[in-house]
Amino acid sequence: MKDILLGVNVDHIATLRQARGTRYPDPAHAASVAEHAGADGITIHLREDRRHIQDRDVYVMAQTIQTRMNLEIAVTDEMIDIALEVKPAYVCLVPEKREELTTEGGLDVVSNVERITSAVGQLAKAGIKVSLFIDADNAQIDAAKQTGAPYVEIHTGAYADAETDAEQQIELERIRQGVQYADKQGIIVNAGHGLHYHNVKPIAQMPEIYELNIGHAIIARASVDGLEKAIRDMKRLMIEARQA
Ligand SMILES: CC(=O)[C@@H](O)[C@H](O)COP(=O)(O)O
Ligand SMILES: NCC(=O)COP(=O)(O)O
Repeated sequence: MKDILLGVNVDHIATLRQARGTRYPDPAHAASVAEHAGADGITIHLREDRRHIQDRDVYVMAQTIQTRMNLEIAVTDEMIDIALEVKPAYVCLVPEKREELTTEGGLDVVSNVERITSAVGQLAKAGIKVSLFIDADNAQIDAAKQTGAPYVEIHTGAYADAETDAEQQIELERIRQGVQYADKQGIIVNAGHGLHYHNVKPIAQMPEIYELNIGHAIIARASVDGLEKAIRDMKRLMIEARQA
């Protein structure tokens, strides 16, 4: 069975730095440690409000990342211009609301097909592989296919936030269905948001999933166990799940 890859999101290393306006900790350094610990890629979310990752981080990591950068951005001219300048290996187009604590839902591709198709085309022309961060919804998956984006990232937030086992099972089956449907459309399927050490296995077990992007839980565990161990532990859980 295919291995499943881990993209480590280092946004919340930057959250700690922004809390005091210091120069430490540096997400670029954390990205290097993460790669040495086995991360298959580095994800960073340059938010419009710059609450964590700063423009400087993007330009520095474009020079220092040894694996590949997955740059998450909103579908705005400002962010697309930055992506076209930096030319990361991957761009993941995500929804953003200024008042949100964290990403709440998936991108509404159905209602914005033209705009997103144009963005996908601009980025693809620059050699960037584009992913769309969407809910496990067949209409959104069909619309993603229509835009020409080669990847989707299925939003696992509702699964992660489920308050009961029954609700979590419903969300897990919703994700499973969406992952299988997207795979059948010939789309490469990633997943992420809210995954942690106690909920990752059922998602990692899905054979159609190419990569998981995980950040908050890894950085939180790293604050106690260290980043290298936090990443090795997460990768081990993902591999165990895939081999089960
Ligand atoms: C799109 C996504 O799921 C991640 O980028 C997540 O948004 C992490 O960043 P925040 O914690 O700032 O939402
Ligand atoms: N796209 C998901 C991501 O990059 C990390 O999300 P989280 O693990 O910080 O919730």
